[in-house]
Amino acid sequence: MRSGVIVAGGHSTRFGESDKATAELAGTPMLRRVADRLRPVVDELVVNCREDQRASIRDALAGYPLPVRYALDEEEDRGPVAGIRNGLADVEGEYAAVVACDMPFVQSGVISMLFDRAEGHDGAVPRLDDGWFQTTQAVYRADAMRAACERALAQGDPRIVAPLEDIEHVVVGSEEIEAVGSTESFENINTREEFERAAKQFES
Ligand SMILES: Nc1nc2c(ncn2[C@@H]2O[C@H](COP(=O)(O)OP(=O)(O)OP(=O)(O)O)[C@@H](O)[C@H]2O)c(=O)[nH]1
Ligand SMILES: [Mg+2]
Repeated sequence: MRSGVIVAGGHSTRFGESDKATAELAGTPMLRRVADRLRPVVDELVVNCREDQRASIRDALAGYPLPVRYALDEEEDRGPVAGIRNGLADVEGEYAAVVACDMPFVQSGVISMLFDRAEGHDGAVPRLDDGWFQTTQAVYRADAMRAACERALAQGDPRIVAPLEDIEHVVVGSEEIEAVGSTESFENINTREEFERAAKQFES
């Protein structure tokens, strides 16, 4: 079984008043777009968020055709590493695709390829030409990555790449991404301006 984890526990401060996770992007909540892109390639979905987000995220996922569970943050503002840990703690699959709620362009084909590449390893993590690891659009062996996140948090290391130093993962470059899709899959939305631009892309 393959699991999907959507990390959504941030406060969207660059976005403004509302929660970007459930903001309507060209008529569909952004998190729902991510969930819909995951649907063909996973068997279950775990959403990591805060308690106060749960009702609106549940509405956004109404009628979703796969089992959905909510992995709530006990402590807020511990960052994306805590979100990944909390989401992975609740999955049933050996491997899980972790995707941030603000990556509405995520491509099913990219996720499927990452699952294949992760097989036999602790994960498959994209690293694009800018040199950054895309830790919030990656596939992990759930137990190994959860434990690595735990250790990084216990050591007080908030870097998103800290847990990677502790797992045996495959690095997936842009050529491999482009063989099955495109690097547009990794675009993420932080501001209203980026959100409006993305809405136009979905409408066109
Ligand atoms: N559980 C949890 N997830 C987080 C936290 N901070 C960020 N995230 C998630 O990590 C992903 C990328 O984070 P950001 O783009 O910084 O999102 P954000 O923190 O909500 O937005 P900003 O306040 O503008 O930084 C998003 O899916 C967030 O929901 C956190 O403290 N806890
Ligand atoms: Mg943030």
